[in-house]
Amino acid sequence: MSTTETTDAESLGTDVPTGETLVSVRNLKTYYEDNQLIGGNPVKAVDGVSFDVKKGETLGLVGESGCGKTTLGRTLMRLEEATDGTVDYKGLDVTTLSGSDLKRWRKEVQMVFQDPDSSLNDRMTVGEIIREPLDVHDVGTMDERKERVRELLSTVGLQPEHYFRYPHQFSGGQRQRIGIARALALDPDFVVLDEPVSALDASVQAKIINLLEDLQEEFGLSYLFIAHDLSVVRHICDRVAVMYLGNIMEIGPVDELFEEPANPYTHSLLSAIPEPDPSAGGNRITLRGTPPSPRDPPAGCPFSTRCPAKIRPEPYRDIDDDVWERIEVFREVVRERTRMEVGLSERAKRLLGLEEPVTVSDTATDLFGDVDAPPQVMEHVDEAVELADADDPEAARAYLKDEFGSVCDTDRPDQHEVSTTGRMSLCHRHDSDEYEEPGEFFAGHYE
Ligand SMILES: Nc1ncnc2c1ncn2[C@@H]1O[C@H](COP(=O)(O)OP(=O)(O)OP(=O)(O)O)[C@@H](O)[C@H]1O
Repeated sequence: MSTTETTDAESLGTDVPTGETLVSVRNLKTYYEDNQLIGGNPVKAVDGVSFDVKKGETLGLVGESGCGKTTLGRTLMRLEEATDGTVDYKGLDVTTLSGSDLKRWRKEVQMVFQDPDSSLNDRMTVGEIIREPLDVHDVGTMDERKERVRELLSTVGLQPEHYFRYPHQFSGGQRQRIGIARALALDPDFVVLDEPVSALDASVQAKIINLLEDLQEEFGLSYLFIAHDLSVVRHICDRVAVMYLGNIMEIGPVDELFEEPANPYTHSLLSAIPEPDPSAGGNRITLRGTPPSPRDPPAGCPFSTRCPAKIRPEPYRDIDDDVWERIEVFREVVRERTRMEVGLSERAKRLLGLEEPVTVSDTATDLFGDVDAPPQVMEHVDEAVELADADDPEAARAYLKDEFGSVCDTDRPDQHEVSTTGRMSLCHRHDSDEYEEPGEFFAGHYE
């Protein structure tokens, strides 16, 4: 948590011109400490992200399930406590706000949730649900509040007579309209939309997206739009941030990022959707395994354990991609062997698609038995097998890291500016001319 004491909330209520920075997030971290696991590692759900949201824009936030999107959105709303970093809103660090300043700020920011079923209280009428924020903040007289609710019902495409109905009497799309009306009640500037259309049918999705776009235009709203559907993001967002394991891997203007991704993770995500990433050539990039646990993220680049474009040490730069892939799988198996909470056999089976539990030695045979790996590779694999079979998987892991590891395994990458539009990408391949850029790498390896 920042130690900056900011009690001057005068900037709240002022208007930020369109295109100027409204929210500025710096090195934000949200860790969940698990009380049952005293001494265990915290879950690093958000692990040091920085970005701005400009007045009137929609910033998309995408990434695989569990990468920290919801936690980030909730931390911006102060529904979770930040572990470190700052969130400046109109120049005011909101991570330190309290008392009446906090209450004033809460009027300006709102969140719309994914599931309109569970986010609306079924025992309250629609009118009461939408009115509640007005009641809490003591806005105007009761008559004025009711009038405001009627106005909001019409703004989101519902009828005045819906005031006295209950949420369960509405369809999913209508319930999401109720959630949106409630979020708009206090006339916010910034709205976090957490997968607002994911639970809805495709035809309804389009209508809600159109409504959100109209409302943005009418009220000059700024959105953080959390989504896993990349086509929705492309349609609605001005810029997009791609998240992986609590980090923003790439952030920039949406068309540019979709057409010419800079980061290997963005390449991989785009390659997985039906319209393949043109720069990835004809072959889809298939990501191996699942993301590592946010309790035990990699020491170097967060994406290093799965990155198809990982930098190889000099002697191995030109070896066959298939052999390299097998070395990486082998390292993953040995790495898992060193983890207490996941059994080797279970994990190895998953990685290799095998039926029976295997030892490190069996794994090596399965992986390298039928490929023509260079002798120098096999020499190191055999050495690691010996260490692992001597019951020292940690030494095997360290040995393999020394031999096959690179800067991607050891050093956390910096954000690099990768275009004139201020697009940023977190990848060691941008560090120096010594390395091929990710785009060149994929063009060469995935034609
Ligand atoms: N209250 C909590 N306590 C402990 N861990 C949590 C808590 N909430 C989330 N996590 C963990 O933090 C990580 C990030 O979760 P989060 O829900 O933010 O991801 P997400 O990208 O929004 O995923 P999804 O798309 O599935 O909603 C996950 O590993 C999750 O298990």
